[in-house]
Amino acid sequence: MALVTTTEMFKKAYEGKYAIGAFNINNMEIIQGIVNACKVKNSAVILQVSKGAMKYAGPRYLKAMVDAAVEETGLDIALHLDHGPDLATVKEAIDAGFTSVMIDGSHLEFEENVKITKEVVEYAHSKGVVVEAELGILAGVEDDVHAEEHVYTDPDQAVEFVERTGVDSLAIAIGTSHGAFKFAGEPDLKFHILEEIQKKMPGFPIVLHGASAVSQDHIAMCNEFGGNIKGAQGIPTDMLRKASAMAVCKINMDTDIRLAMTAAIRKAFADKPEAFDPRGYLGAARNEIQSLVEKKIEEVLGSENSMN
Ligand SMILES: O=C(CO)COP(=O)(O)O
Ligand SMILES: O=C[C@H](O)COP(=O)(O)O
Ligand SMILES: [Zn+2]
Ligand SMILES: [Zn+2]
Repeated sequence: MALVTTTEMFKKAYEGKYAIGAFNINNMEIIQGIVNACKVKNSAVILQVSKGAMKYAGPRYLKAMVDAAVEETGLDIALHLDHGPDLATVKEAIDAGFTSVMIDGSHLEFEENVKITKEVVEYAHSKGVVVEAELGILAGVEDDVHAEEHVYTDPDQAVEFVERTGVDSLAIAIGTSHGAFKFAGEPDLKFHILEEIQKKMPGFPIVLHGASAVSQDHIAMCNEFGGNIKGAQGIPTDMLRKASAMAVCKINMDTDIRLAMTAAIRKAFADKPEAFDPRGYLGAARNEIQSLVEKKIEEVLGSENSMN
């Protein structure tokens, strides 16, 4: 049993009109909550690690736990670097045993983005690792970069970018954004851009970042037990399901995991103020993450039984 790349996963997902969930991991309970859900649903999954997560937990600790998850579950799991900022970080992830990396040159000029992506593709492919890149800019905060406005992906540029870089999948901007505050008014995604890209590059896997749905139940639960989160809004579930039936093969979710975990821990503290065993509240968080991911597989991804 070993980690896999996303090549086969994406091929099956494209043909089967579903998407694979890519969930950010930072510790053991998050990993276990996610893979327990995938085991129940018999679903392949991508576990992804940001530069911040590498710094927090250490890539080797995370890799070792993900290896254990593969052994325990027998599932197809890819370990992916999320928003790799440069070749050095990509190399660090590949050296640690990641099977997939993202190079995020979306904030660079087009030619610079092509250049850095090509370099990463060359290095990663020589190690048997697949590469995701990004074209277009998501509004909002992303690590230390902040963008006021969406810069939607241009479909013709997307074709040129993929041809020139040899990248394996592409993240595009159609109106999603990172974090819990995605829309001030009505949610709006530019599906015509996705459609056009799909028409121009049939069979090529597209990635959707910033795709958390931001459960109002979890927001309410956080706020009921001492939190203060106002005006949070995510991507409606039906829009995500629509995208996953199109060329979108990978849907990134982190905020939803954070909210589930925080809601469960806040409730556990409030329910038992006398308790101080971390297994109590971290166990509650793990269970909440598991239910969340099971629901995602059913309602958003459609990846149930993708292991068959
Ligand atoms: O895109 C993401 C990670 O790369 C996560 O997006 P969310 O903030 O919507 O969960
Ligand atoms: O896109 C970013 C992910 O949500 C990861 O966030 P992070 O960089 O705070 O770990
Ligand atoms: Zn980006
Ligand atoms: Zn992202």
